[in-house]
Amino acid sequence: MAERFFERLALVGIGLIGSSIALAARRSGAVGTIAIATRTPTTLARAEELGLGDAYFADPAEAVKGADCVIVCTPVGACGLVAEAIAPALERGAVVSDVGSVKAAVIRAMAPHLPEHIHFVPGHPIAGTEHSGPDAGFAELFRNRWTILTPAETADPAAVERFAGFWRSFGAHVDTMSAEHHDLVLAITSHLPHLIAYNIVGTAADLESGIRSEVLKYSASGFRDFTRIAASDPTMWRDVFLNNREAVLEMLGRFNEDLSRLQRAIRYGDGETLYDLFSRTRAIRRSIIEIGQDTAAPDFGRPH
Ligand SMILES: NC(=O)C1=CN([C@@H]2O[C@H](COP(=O)(O)OP(=O)(O)OC[C@H]3O[C@@H](n4cnc5c(N)ncnc54)[C@H](O)[C@@H]3O)[C@@H](O)[C@H]2O)C=CC1
Ligand SMILES: O=C(O)C(=O)Cc1ccc(O)cc1
Repeated sequence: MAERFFERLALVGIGLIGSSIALAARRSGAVGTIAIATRTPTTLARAEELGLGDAYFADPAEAVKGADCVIVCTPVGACGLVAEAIAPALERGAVVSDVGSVKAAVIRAMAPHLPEHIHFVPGHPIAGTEHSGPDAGFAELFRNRWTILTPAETADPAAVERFAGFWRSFGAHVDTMSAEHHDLVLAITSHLPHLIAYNIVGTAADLESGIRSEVLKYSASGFRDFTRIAASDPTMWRDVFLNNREAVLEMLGRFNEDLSRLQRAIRYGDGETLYDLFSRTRAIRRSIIEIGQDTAAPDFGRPH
């Protein structure tokens, strides 16, 4: 018999991540009932059509009433406003979390609004696709992927463990770390790759029209992979860069230095520098595959 971790789960925001949590929680039996709130009426209606929850609300404060677990699944920039709106309606002892790709700024925005009588356990599933909205979700999204939790040191260990168990019931692996450490690591593994993808596709799009059509016609898999990432939701990614500013700028500085070194190697015909780097990076790719963390094909064969 599957373990039930919470009686009532409230999801505020029902896009890719919110709908995937709803489907995964339903399937694993991790929760009794699911309440859903989201800002856009057509999205809420679509969530209902898809049968993602048991109750639907335009007002997030109504949705969290009676919920012992609340997860904010909106873009990072909206988390503070949502926390403010739901705070007076939160149940004593509820676990309150989020799924934002940035942690320190989300905690700064949410924590001041949250009452003392709840357990705040911020989270981030390192799993996603370039698709968004309630139709994009699927129950398998979190299987064999990491979910990182970033509770304060003073958080109740039992509440953190209960919430970790909820994520594990989706097949996720769970790690706990500080929000600052999370933001630094994710800046290089996720945020910078997205920035590079947006930039290279933008550079190609700005070429003179003759060359531009050739780029699309002959786009090899390398460029196509960048276009997949660069198709990711503009609101979500704008918020990521505005809210993880310091860490992204730190990694971007290092990246620019390394790129300049490659530029110089090409200019001066320094094949050894190029070969050494490419050999090192090939070994990194192979070690990632060996430990089963290859996320290079994250659309899981879904018909998008
Ligand atoms: N897309 C991805 O691959 C991943 C995204 N995340 C994080 O998950 C969060 C949600 O991302 P997605 O599900 O991809 O986005 P999405 O665009 O698919 O869904 C966002 C949802 O939030 C709702 N929303 C926006 N502002 C709102 C507000 N003020 N009040 C209530 N609802 C509001 C929208 O109507 C929509 O239902 C973001 O913080 C993102 O950083 C985390 C892991 C992966
Ligand atoms: O689609 C991809 O390649 C991703 O990188 C998905 C993703 C996007 C944002 C996150 O915070 C975590 C995972």
